[in-house]
Amino acid sequence: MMLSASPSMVARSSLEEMLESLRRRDECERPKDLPPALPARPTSRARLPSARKSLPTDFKVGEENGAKASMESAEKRSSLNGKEDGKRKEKEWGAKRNNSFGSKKLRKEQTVVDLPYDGGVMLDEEKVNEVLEVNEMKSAKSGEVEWEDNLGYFIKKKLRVWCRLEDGKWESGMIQSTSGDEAFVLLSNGNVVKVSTGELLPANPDILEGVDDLIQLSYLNEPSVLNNIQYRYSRDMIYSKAGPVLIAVNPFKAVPIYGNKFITAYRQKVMDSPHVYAIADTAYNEMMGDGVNQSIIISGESGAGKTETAKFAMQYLAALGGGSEGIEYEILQTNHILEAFGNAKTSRNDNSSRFGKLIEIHFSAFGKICGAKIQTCKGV
Ligand SMILES: Nc1ncnc2c1ncn2[C@@H]1O[C@H](COP(=O)(O)OP(=O)(O)OP(=O)(O)O)[C@@H](O)[C@H]1O
Repeated sequence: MMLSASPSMVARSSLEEMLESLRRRDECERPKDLPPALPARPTSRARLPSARKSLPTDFKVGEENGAKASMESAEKRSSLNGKEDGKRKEKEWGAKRNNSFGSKKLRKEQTVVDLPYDGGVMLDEEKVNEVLEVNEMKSAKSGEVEWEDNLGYFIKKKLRVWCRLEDGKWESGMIQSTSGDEAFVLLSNGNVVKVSTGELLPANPDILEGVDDLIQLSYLNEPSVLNNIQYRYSRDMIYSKAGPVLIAVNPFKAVPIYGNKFITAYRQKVMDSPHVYAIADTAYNEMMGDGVNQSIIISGESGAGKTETAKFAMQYLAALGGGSEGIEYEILQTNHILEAFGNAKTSRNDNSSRFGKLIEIHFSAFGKICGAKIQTCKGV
């Protein structure tokens, strides 16, 4: 399911602008003497997974300094996990990266709750070099050389690749050898398979596994994107970003990432991991800052979680724009009425909305909710 918040009138999407600026920067920074290039891919550089974190479960509302409290909690957790070195290495990695790319700074370092994943990948120099090397190769002659021409480099460096098997599934492995158009690949389960080189795609370095934002991946191919989303989902991180778009995967279970504590955390920018609250927060801030109407578009197949996600977005906006009159409470209650009349059980969803809806929430100049308008339309 995809969500994106955007001003009503945009000539060019921010994703396009971001890609364009990255493309221009790559042009300027292109090094001269480099190993063979990889195939044409989106030109974004690999970035440090700046927010390798899980949602805090012990976040305290009303802390004088929420960020400080959460950072302390993060440090404590980190040390309990026996990963004391992780933060230091990550800082070193950040410093190394800043050196490599001049003025580039890690995003919002001071406000990020910097928790490593349980069992997450710690950073070491070898992995850092691997990422840098991949990116240098990419920017060397992006688009001029075919991926098949670089298989030798992947064999030599023992880099991981994705391999599409006969049943259509992607498996990761390492190329052992090639012969003509065929390659022998050692899969992670220990099996060696013979596949056509056309069924191989480059895999991202381990260090990039589970990044918050898909644009941080060095290779944006199908298996890499799916693997990243699955990696996060299996750790109850149901939200990921793809630039300005939020990807939500229905957990079909209660995940403890909603409610007042988390609303406060996103409001205070103590947390910035991908979340529908962050989308609603951006929309609210843009509206207040620029005085421009904002839209949050939620799309996905039946049962993907659109209705639930819309409710969470409304919950966040109600918390932000709630006033003394309690109108936000009335707006939230409309969901029950709409569902009572318009929902039905289907083979895909026990509580399927059999209609589409456009919910307008009106705010006063002071950012307080002053009204709402809900339009429904018949589903197909
Ligand atoms: N974030 C979530 N956390 C927990 N459960 C969820 C979440 N999102 C969705 N679900 C579960 O999935 C079910 C289906 O979600 P929902 O009704 O929002 O889907 P939908 O995309 O609106 O489907 P339809 O198009 O058929 O109306 C919900 O009833 C709920 O049980």
